[in-house]
Amino acid sequence: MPILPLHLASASPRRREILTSLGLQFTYSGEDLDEQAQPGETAAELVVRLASDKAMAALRSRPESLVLGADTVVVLGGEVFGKPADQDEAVAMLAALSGRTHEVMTGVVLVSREHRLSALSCSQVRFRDISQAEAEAYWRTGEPQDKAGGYAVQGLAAVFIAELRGSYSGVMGLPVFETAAMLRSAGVEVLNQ
Ligand SMILES: Cc1cn([C@H]2C[C@H](O)[C@@H](COP(=O)(O)OP(=O)(O)OP(=O)(O)O)O2)c(=O)[nH]c1=O
Repeated sequence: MPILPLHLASASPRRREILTSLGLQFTYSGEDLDEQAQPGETAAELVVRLASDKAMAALRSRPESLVLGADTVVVLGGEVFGKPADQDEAVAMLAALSGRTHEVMTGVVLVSREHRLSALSCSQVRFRDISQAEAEAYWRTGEPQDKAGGYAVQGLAAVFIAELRGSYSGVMGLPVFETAAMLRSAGVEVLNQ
């Protein structure tokens, strides 16, 4: 069976960067969805459902493709942090994360007419104490604006991260191990093209 063209159902530059770094060629599109949790839905269920919704939405307009969707949230003691709406929310998120360990969950779903594969990446991230002045200065760098939890592991937030257990690429928005394994199941080899 011929290998289908790969499409990334995401507007996230980080996801594009990671997929490009694997040496893959793909098209991409942002899918505009309601990202609210449903009543009773856990964070793990939410990220996999949203990853699937994004992938299915993109598959509808290109049915002859292999489509990858992903979604990332930060979870602290049962509370789910998406992208901060403004400076106040971003500073409040960092105040909550300060000196504590939180989880970052990324759901990834790969679909085609023939395939439906999904994975969940969970990582634990421990932040050092962060002062209000640092949180405000961090906001001014422009980094927190479009990131779940209001921070970027791949950016200046690294100065806050005392420990990371799990998947660095998963925290960044696209877990390479899980993604490559799913692609392989669908006939796309990362290191053997
Ligand atoms: C925690 C964290 C998140 N992020 C980013 C990855 C995602 O782009 C974003 C989480 O928001 P998402 O809603 O998962 O994705 P998105 O809206 O950016 O893109 P799309 O819905 O089109 O796929 O946060 C980082 O870049 N670094 C980090 O350390």
